Amino acid sequence: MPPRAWIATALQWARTLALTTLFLALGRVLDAALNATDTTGGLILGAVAGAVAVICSGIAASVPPRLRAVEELRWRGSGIRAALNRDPAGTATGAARGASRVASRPPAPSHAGAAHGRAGGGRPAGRAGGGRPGMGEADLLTGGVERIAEYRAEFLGPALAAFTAPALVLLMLGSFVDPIIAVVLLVLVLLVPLLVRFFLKRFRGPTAAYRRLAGAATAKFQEVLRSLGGLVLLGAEDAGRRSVAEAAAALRVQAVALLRRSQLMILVNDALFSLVMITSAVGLALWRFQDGAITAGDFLAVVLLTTLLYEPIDKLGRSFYVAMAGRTQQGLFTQTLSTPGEATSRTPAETAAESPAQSPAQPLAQFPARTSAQTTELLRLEDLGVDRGGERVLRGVTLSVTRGAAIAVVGPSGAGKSTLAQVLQGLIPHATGELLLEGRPADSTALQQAAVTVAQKPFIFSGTVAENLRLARPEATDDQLWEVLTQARLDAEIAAKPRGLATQVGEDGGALSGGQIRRLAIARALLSGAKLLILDEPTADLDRRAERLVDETLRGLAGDHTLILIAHRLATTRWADQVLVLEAGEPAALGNPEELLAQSGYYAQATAGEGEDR
Ligand SMILES: Nc1ncnc2c1ncn2[C@@H]1O[C@H](COP(=O)(O)OP(=O)(O)OP(=O)(O)O)[C@@H](O)[C@H]1O
Repeated sequence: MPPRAWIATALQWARTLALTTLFLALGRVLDAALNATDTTGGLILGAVAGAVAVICSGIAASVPPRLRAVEELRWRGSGIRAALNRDPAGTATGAARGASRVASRPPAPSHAGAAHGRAGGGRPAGRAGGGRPGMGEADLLTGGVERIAEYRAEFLGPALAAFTAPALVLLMLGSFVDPIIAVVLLVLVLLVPLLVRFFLKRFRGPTAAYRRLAGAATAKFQEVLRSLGGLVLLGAEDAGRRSVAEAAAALRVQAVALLRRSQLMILVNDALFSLVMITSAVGLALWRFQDGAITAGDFLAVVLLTTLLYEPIDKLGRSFYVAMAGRTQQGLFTQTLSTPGEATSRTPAETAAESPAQSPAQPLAQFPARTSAQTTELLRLEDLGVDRGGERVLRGVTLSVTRGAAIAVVGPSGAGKSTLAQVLQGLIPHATGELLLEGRPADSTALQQAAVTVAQKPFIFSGTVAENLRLARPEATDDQLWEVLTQARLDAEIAAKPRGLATQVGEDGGALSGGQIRRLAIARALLSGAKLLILDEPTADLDRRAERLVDETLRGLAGDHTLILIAHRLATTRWADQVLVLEAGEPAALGNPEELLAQSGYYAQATAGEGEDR
């Protein structure tokens, strides 16, 4: 549960306590009036309790909308980062080798998978390639994230209150009015968790089916829109229209089924908890009153307090649909993208959103000045081996990466450089050996959160420079954008454009040069706050001038940032702290560039070869 949801729960408890006091006070006032004694004490207590209840209600109502915004930012930011970081082809078995790098080819439309919303392996189908979120993921990142945020912000807190606040009421009822009535009502209240479990089970299947069909319908619609030109040329518009209509019809049927179940839930809730609870309470109170066990004021208090028992349950019943939709989306999101950590691993988005006053002037906290702490080890690879397509393509890799180090990975084609990069991003598993992140065995989620890749052909969408940067951190201020542009040595070129950060760049960076796109992608990676930057041949296909600029940028980052540089051109690795030479899937050498140049291995030979090429 998000930490702020606890605040809503605590406020709900305070409100329940205040209302309980108010109702008990009203009972005392009635008794005092009937006995013609002084009512002032009861009235004052009631007034104070009523005021506290109103204040608590007001504050409690303001928490969920704000928490919802925070959760939306957190989940969407994490999902976008996961989508941008992931190599779609690398996870597919037997995929073409050239397609195995992150975004190593331009995004290509996918038609086949999109129609089904989700494909094997639990990933949404229809991925547009190159790390760009696919259509199923687009649905998850928009509507899906809204459902998750709604569930986490508006359901979890009230749900906890609904299960616990009645205990407060019953405790006070038992202590101040009549323990027998309290015990009987307790039995009725205890039926609630059983019923909720029953309904959760019954709803899970239909809700998941509904979300799947909704994703498929969205994907189908987008697919038809995208291929409209082709469909018109082929005279096949009707086929496109029919396929969208079929997806929409299937969705409608599922939506009606879901609504039917939802109505049933509301009916049962109303019948059981409103009607049964109130009539039981009145009957019990009447019986105890006739026996002389309680007074008329107690009778009034019992009836009023019973409304408090079913009020949270009533609210819970009405937002049951929110819970089912949110839980389903959260499950899909976790399977296909990532899960933002809770308070222990807060994303920059969350941190900034939760303390907006600090965020504008805040330096990018994840890139503090170099301190002694940064000399500690960020990554350790021990005798690492990786299998692909049933073969061991990487073996015996041992490497220690300290914070702030720049490690170049070089080697002939097919040596395993990209494979190693993908393992470090958590995209493919290692088969043998150990991979430790900050001293702990690293799973794919931890690696995906820690590392960000700057691909050879980074994904740039049609929008402004600022929008492209904010993909990594939606709430970043303009100052923070300029800060990373400065670090990426792109600030002067963007500032020179008449519209600055609002400069429009075309799809795949049409309005920017190749070198500017790389530096924009580097700036975006810096903005993401990842601990490890993996650069996949950052200077490939650039002319010498652009290569020099990107090279200078990376050189400037070294020391303050931990870099893994996959490089073909060895001239761009001369400033690296360490160079790992891979040959035929095995480490052939490891050392600083000067040491390796002094030896007669691959590094010295290939560097000499580059000199001759010039
Ligand atoms: N998706 C895949 N499925 C099966 N084998 C793969 C896959 N991707 C790469 N390989 C194999 O793994 C080995 C290492 O490939 P990798 O792409 O890591 O090399 P590389 O050093 O990055 O090569 P290059 O410099 O040409 O990009 C090669 O034998 C390659 O055929």
